[in-house]
Amino acid sequence: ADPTWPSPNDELEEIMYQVSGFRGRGFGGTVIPCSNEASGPGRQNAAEWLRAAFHDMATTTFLSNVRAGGLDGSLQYELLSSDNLGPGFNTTLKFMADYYTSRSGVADLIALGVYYAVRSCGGPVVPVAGGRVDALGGGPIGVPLPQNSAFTFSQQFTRMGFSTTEMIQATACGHSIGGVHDAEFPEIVPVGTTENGEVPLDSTVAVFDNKVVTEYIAGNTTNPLVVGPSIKATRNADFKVFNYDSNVTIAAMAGASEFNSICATVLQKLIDTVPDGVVLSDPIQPYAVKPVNMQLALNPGATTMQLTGYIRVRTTDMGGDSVSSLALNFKDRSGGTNCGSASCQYTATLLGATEGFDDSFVWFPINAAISTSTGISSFTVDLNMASGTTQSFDNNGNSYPMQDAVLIQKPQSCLLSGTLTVTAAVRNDRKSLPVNVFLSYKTPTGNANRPIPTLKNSTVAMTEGTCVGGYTFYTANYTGLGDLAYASKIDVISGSDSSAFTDDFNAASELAATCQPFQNPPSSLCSTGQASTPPGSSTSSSVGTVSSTVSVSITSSTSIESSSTTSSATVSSTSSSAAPTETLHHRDDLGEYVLVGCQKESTAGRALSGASFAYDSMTLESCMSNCTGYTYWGTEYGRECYCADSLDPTSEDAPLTDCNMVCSGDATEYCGDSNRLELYSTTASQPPPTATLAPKPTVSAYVQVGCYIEVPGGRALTGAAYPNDALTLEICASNCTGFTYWAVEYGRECYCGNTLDPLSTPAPDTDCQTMVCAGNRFEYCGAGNRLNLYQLGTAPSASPTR
Ligand code: HEM
Repeated sequence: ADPTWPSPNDELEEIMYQVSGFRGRGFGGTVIPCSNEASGPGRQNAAEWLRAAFHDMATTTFLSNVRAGGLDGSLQYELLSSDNLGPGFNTTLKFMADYYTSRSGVADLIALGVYYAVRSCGGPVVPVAGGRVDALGGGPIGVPLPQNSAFTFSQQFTRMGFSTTEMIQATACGHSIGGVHDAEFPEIVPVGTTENGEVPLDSTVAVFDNKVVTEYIAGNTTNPLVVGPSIKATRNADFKVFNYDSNVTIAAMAGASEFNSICATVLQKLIDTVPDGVVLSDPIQPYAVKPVNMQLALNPGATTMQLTGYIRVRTTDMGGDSVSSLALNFKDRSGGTNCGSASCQYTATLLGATEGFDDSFVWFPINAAISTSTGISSFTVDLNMASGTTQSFDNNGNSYPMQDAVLIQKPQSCLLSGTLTVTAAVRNDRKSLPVNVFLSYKTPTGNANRPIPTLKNSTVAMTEGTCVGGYTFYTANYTGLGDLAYASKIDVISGSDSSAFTDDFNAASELAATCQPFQNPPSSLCSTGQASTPPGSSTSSSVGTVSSTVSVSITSSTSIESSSTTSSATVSSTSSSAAPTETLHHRDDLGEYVLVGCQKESTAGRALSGASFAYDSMTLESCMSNCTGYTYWGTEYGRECYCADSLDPTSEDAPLTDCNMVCSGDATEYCGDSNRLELYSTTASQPPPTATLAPKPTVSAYVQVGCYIEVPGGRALTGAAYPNDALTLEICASNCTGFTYWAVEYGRECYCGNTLDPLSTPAPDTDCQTMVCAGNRFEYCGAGNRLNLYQLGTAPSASPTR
């Protein structure tokens, strides 16, 4: 059956199935394709991910039916252990760190990594459950080492709770991809004997297949853990393992389908090996119909709230074009069908498509006004099929639940330089209950060998502010959240325990840098209970107008209206004529920019490809400020913002009427439409760019030393390497925290080290002023074979330690 929504696995489900396309989560970034060597030549990241899962799990002990350790993310504390030679564990965790949240723990991500790695390499589906619990520290050592005896291997796997048959199976499955590296295992692969430092474990280094078995059985294997120098060095581990039961188990894996089904089972056991007390969920399945990012927020005027988000529909078994539209049927606050002045039904048309490894999905954007007086408690979904039939989904009989008791107001919330302001609207019938923000935020460890940041949380009581109709605003502030503040997740909670309502897991990255005032707060109609809120008869439901004949005097609370402390307005009108304060219209000019018009997206890539932003509080002003210094910027699809210095030539003009989607953060402005940009460009007199391309003498705690030449055939800095297609000096500095030196090279490479190789010699500064950083066109990032070198807090004149 379809999973029931919401589920604690919702975040993992997205990461698992939204592999690419619209709202693709990008978790496969370095492991798709399987041959991806994102961390250097001869290092397949997919193989690194699979090995990382084994090493995390392998330190478990299963004694007298009691299990300690297992797949618990303890690897993050064990990177300096002799068990974990090589950079692959660090690069694996570093990549996964961005996905680490309160709902996607490190251990669950490592487990998902096995699914991704194996599937990306063409192997079977390994079912993944959620619910692992991350360890708080490292475990004992105990990963099998190639020099161990066959008997020791069997004992180590017994300790893990694996039979000797499973030992052989797991090792064969693991060793289907990747290889042995000279840097870590020179006794097995003598340094300099290979082109890229790696000898593959079978003839198909980047395919998850049975070759590791068939070549072993046929006697023509080149697996360095079976043949070659490992024999004399007694490190021929795969021979010792495969031969343990005189090849019985390994022979039974020779068939391709047998290999795949055995591997699916034994790798599932590997990732489901968890400490006692941890209860795993059922394997995560993709929803047939899933609400994603559903958000309610009071609209300006507070007579309606806007329901935004998406419905994702799984089309794996029916083809992407088989659903022509989708209707949401709302239930009002008390479960009935009184939707006040608004309709109880909303129809959405198709927006985009997403692919998983084995699934496909299409998306329907939701942007519906709901009357605040009647509210919403749930909805059901009807899929209108191209065939003319309708398929109804009601969340397994539960309807899809929504609560309108507490809403985060993203336009009135903001995040700037580690300072977060959260504003929530709480229904007035719940005003006697406490209102809190629960913040989950990340703090870097500051240790290059601990790449997973620490996840912290904090609960803060919110302060009551202005009453707007049937709701009251509450705010809270956090400061000092640091560099990773944008990665925070915000819950706003009304009440406690069983009476609590929560608007949860809101991404701080969706907030703008400045909080916007709430537009057109209603007049004196602050109602005490939801039932007594008058229906929208005296107040126009159209956004941006106040039509009642009253004097308005609002005392603002601190952050809701940041620009003034007290604002008052007198609006007089007859009962029929509204007095608009600001109405929905195209803005002809803004700051130094003028409206070019409505522009079609380009047919190849983006019309504006310099930088992009997307958040639910999008306004023209915030996009303009995001794009400072660029010649062009434009908003699209209500919540997207793009900047560039040139417009892609394949982008064409469109009628201005095409751009009729309201900005998600300002109901009086237009922000393009689907595939349409509301395009602005600089006026004839170009504003001076705020940033210029120039060398940067200091970057965080580091000082620029100069331009250095790479070591012939080697590296000047050998501590760590972080290639990055969005590289900036700041990113490299943060990657290399803890190291004495770091340097950028060739626009996208970042190297760290505590010493500089003596063979690296200075070059003229101008050598390092030819290539800009891949992620910042105002910064220089070395050149081919040239390092732009920085040193920890030392005067630029100091000569480097070698
Ligand atoms: C007796 C058991 C095992 C021993 C002694 C062993 C040993 C090794 C060694 C020495 C390497 C070379 C690493 C390098 O040079 O980067 C390696 C690679 C690898 N191992 Fe194992 N292993 C064992 C079991 C497993 C298991 C159970 C799995 C997973 C199911 C696994 C997955 C991998 C993978 C994917 C690689 C390739 C890594 C890469 O290319 O970066 N191994 N193993």
